[in-house]
Amino acid sequence: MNLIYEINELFLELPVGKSNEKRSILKNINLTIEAGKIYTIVGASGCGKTSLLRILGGLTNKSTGQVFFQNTEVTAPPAEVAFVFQDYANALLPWRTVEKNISLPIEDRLNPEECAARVKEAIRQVHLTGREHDYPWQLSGGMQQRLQIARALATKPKVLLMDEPFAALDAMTKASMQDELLKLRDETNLSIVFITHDIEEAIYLGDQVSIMRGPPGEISQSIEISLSQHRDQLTTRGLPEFLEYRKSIHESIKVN
Ligand SMILES: Nc1ncnc2c1ncn2[C@@H]1O[C@H](COP(=O)(O)OP(=O)(O)OP(=O)(O)O)[C@@H](O)[C@H]1O
Repeated sequence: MNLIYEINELFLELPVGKSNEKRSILKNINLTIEAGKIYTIVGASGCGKTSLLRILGGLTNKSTGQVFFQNTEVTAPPAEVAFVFQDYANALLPWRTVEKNISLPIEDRLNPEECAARVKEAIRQVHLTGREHDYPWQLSGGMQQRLQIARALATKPKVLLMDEPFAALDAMTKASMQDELLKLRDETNLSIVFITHDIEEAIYLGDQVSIMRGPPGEISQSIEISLSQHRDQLTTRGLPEFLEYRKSIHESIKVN
């Protein structure tokens, strides 16, 4: 087993307003993340999903507990971890072209040839070839989200932390983005932590679905998804096992 993250007894408290009073945000989170697997997290609004993702990405400091990324305690954003946010329009720079948005995180640390090769590869991976010189506002919503993913991929991450990345997309674009993400994982062996409100999306993409309840946020249940690695929008979603997962996750969330 190639362990990427290990999270033990994680707690988070954050200040209420400007006072010294603290609010409990996350409570006793335990989670392990292996290479090449997709971990989806579902839970009600405000239960702490984004807060957990921010701790994994080193953007928020935990209060107590342990968060290890490749055996090193996370105290700052690890270089091999990249975020993809729901709000692609705000995440992209409108004055930079597709290729210049993708080169942004790597242009200062790679020589121009290496940088150009990485950009080209990332554009190929997300099927934006031919749109290199467009600006983000000249792309469709799905293309803009693929651009954000390409920018993350150009850094050659081991982990993608994705916060409701497809929530703003129409149903057909969302389905094709889900399939592209599965292909990308197969191609790159990335680990992906994926937050969603969509239970079917969580099952379709996930090797493991974690259900959060709160506040304070805690993982009430983690379910291994033993569907075949090869997933298909029509057949997988119609399988009796898929419908059984959907029913039991719905029921768990209701009980929460
Ligand atoms: N910087 C902060 N300071 C204080 N409290 C915060 C801060 N960031 C988030 N919180 C609180 O943490 C709790 C969990 O928020 P979080 O955004 O993690 O939930 P979420 O499950 O991702 O919600 P949603 O599904 O609506 O995006 C909320 O009560 C929120 O007000």
